[in-house]
Order: sequence, then C-alpha cells, then structure tokens
Amino acid sequence: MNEIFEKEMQTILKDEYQDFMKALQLPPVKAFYLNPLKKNGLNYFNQQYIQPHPVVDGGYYFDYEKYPLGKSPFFSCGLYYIQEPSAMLVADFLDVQADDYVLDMCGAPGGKSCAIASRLSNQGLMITNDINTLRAKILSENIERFGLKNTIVTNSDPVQFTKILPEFFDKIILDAPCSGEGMFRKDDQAIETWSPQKVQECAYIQRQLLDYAMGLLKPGGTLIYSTCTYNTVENENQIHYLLSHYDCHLKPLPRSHGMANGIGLDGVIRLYPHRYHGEGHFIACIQKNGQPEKRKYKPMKSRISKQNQKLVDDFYKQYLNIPTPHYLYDNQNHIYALLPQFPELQGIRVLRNGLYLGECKKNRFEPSLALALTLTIPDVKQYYRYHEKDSEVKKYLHGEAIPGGHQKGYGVIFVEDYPLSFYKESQGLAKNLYPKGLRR
Ligand SMILES: C[S@@+](CC[C@H](N)C(=O)[O-])C[C@H]1O[C@@H](n2cnc3c(N)ncnc32)[C@H](O)[C@@H]1O
Repeated sequence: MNEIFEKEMQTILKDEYQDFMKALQLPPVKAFYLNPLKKNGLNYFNQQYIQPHPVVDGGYYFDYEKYPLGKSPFFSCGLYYIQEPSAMLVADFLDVQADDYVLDMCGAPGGKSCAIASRLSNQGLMITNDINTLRAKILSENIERFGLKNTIVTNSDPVQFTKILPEFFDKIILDAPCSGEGMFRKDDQAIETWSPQKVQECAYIQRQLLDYAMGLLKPGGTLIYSTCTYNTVENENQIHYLLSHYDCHLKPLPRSHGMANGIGLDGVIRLYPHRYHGEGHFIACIQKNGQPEKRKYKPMKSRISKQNQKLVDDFYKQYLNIPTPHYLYDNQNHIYALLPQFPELQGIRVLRNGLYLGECKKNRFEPSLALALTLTIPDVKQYYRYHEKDSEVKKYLHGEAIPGGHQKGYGVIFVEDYPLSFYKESQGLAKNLYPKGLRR
C-alpha cells in the first residue's frame, strides 16, 4: 500500500489506525436489496444465509461463499440487486418521494439508480446517466432487469443537461468518480492505481460535476454527494466549496451503527470498515435554498407510424391482457413507451427512452426482454411457470428450447411469480428468446 496514503490515514484515524489496517485484511462484505416492484421476493431466500441491513429497509447482508446469489435465476428476474452495503445507504439517505424527478449524474453500473427508481411511482422520473459508453450500456441492462418503466438512460457529459434542464430536478445523486481508497479491500486495482495525483485529478472533475449539479437542482431540492474514498480533498473540502459558493445548506445525516462524523464538518457521514459493516464511503446531503417554481420544459413527443402502431396494438391484443401504452416513441422501428413527464433531451445521447417494448420487423412486432421483465402472470395470455430449481429454468437460461404444448405465438416464462423472458411457441416447443449475451 502507498506510504503517502498510509500516513494520511494515520492522521485521519489517529488511535483507530491499527484497527482500520486490521479490517483491511478481512474479506469484503456483500449485500443485496430487494426490488420493491417484485412482490413477496423475500419468501424465496434461504433465511439461513441472509441478515437484515441495520438501516436500509429491504437491504440484506448475505454470505456469498455459501450462497452465490449472482447465479440464481431470481437474479435474472430482477428480484434483487447485489450492492456493497455502504453504497446502499446513499439512495436511502436521498429520501425519495414517489413523484420526485431525480437525476443520477454518474449512474453506472446502476445500484443507486435501481434503488431510487423502484421507489418512484409512474408519476416520478429517473434520468440516469454515465459518460462511459460501455458502463452506460451495463447501466441500461440493470435498469431493464429491474423492470423499470419510469427511467431514461443517457450517455452524455452532464454539462449537456445544464443547457436544457436548468433547475429541473427535485433530487440529484452525484456518486462521483473518485480515487477509490474505500475500495482497497475489494479491488486490488484501486490500490495499484492510487496516487496523490489521482486524488487531485478526481477532485477537479468532482468540482465541475458539483457545479453542474447545483445548476440542475431546483430551489428547495436536495443533492446527495458521495465518494468511496477517505481523503478530505475529495470529501469535506468539496462540501465547504458548495456551502461558500452557492445559496445552500447542509442537511445533517443521521449517524448510527459505527458511522463516523466528518472531519471538521458536522452532519456528513464517513464509513470505515473497522467501525461499520461495509467498505469505505463518504456521504453528504445538501439542500438548495429558495422556493421551487413550476417546472418549464418541453415534454418528449410521442411519435410512431400508423403501420408500427398497428403492429404493437395487434401484439398487445393477441398476447397480453393489458392495453398498449399510451405514448409510444419509434426510433427506427425500435419502440419505447414514454411517460408524459419525460422531457425532450436535445443534445443528449439517449440509450433508453423509457421502457423498450421491442422492434417492428417487416410485418411483425418482436417483444423485448425489457417488456417481459415488467409483466405479471395476470398480464399475459399464455405462460409457463417453474420453480427456481426446475431443469427447464436452467435450460432456458442456457439458451435451449423447452418442450411446450401451448398455442403458437408468444408467451412468458415465469420463475414462481417473476418473469424471466418471452418465448415463442411453435410445433410443441417453447423457443428460446433469451438474449444471447445473457445466456449462461
Ligand atoms: C462511483 S461510479 C458510480 C456508481 C453508481 N452510482 C452505482 O451506484 O452503481 C462513478 C461513475 O462515474 C462515471 N463518470 C466518470 N466521470 C464522469 C463524468 N464526467 N460525468 C459522468 N459520469 C462520469 C464513471 O464512468 C463511473 O461509472
């Protein structure tokens, strides 16, 4: 480990330093949180290997050696998201209301966005962004797996948002790129790439992102700023900067279970692995002063050709028991379901304009995995329902067809009550529509 880092930690932790170093030798801890959109999910966990998170409702620690949750089909059904237990606090402290408009500026891979968007109603809005294209694609997959309809995924420099949506958001998460000191136990690369210069580079980017965030936040709105690092340059100094440059104040966060106070700043939270059961983190909550005004913005316009609208309508009538979504958006025959509160995003690279329903191809509509993952058993005309350990589930996830017996056409595979994927029945076989990239 870098000597400069060690010296800095000795200065920060004083007589707790040895305990901190000992904690770094222990294995990292893992947790998951349940998707509130998938009801009664907890019934399907082996209670022997899970333990409730002391603060986050719906969060659980689990023993990943004995209980490899990433391999369960319920993971593919979006029943839960595996997330580091300190990171889990960030979305919890945001205190989202069902109709909030929320921006996650650095969203990938999506743990916090999924937690927040699944707590918003369909009147709420989540825009989750990441500047890195590969990571933004993973973010999009995670949003789909969670069955979210109220979420737009973008891949832009956040400065672009300041040009079109000033003072638009009720809540913003800035989980900033950082020097990663809090990840040393989890990620060897974080140790190898750490340097004092990296700290300064990250601080520079964070400052820019904080300026953008303050421009995007509504008066009265709240910003959660978090990092997974310990140094004050990337943490408390950034909050002091906000407090002295913007009309805003700090909202003190409640401390419990070994959470430490800030350094020279009360009301923010520092998490250290020797005190709190998780990795290192810093969290602060800032509220912008002032009275919110009515939002002014151009809503995204619904647009679809008559021909494609008919293909989608026919599909819904034939295979589903729910109406076609009201506002459709056709991007080169890829059809999305918009919500009326979605804003026009000119100049922003949008990866996912709300729920991706599927593709119109020649004379038919081919439904997407994302649509399947939003459905319940009463929503579909035909389906196969299996238990977690049934061989059909394993085969389906592997990409194989399953012996069928239903009418020709589309249906959904459910594991217990949770949708896994569409299938296409023909000649006594439920043909596999599980995307090739996800098969295992
Ligand atoms: C700590 S991670 C975010 C983790 C995420 N909030 C989650 O809960 O899964 C930081 C992210 O910031 C992204 N990033 C780096 N610089 C950025 C920038 N200038 N604008 C937006 N995102 C940026 C990185 O690609 C990375 O995915």
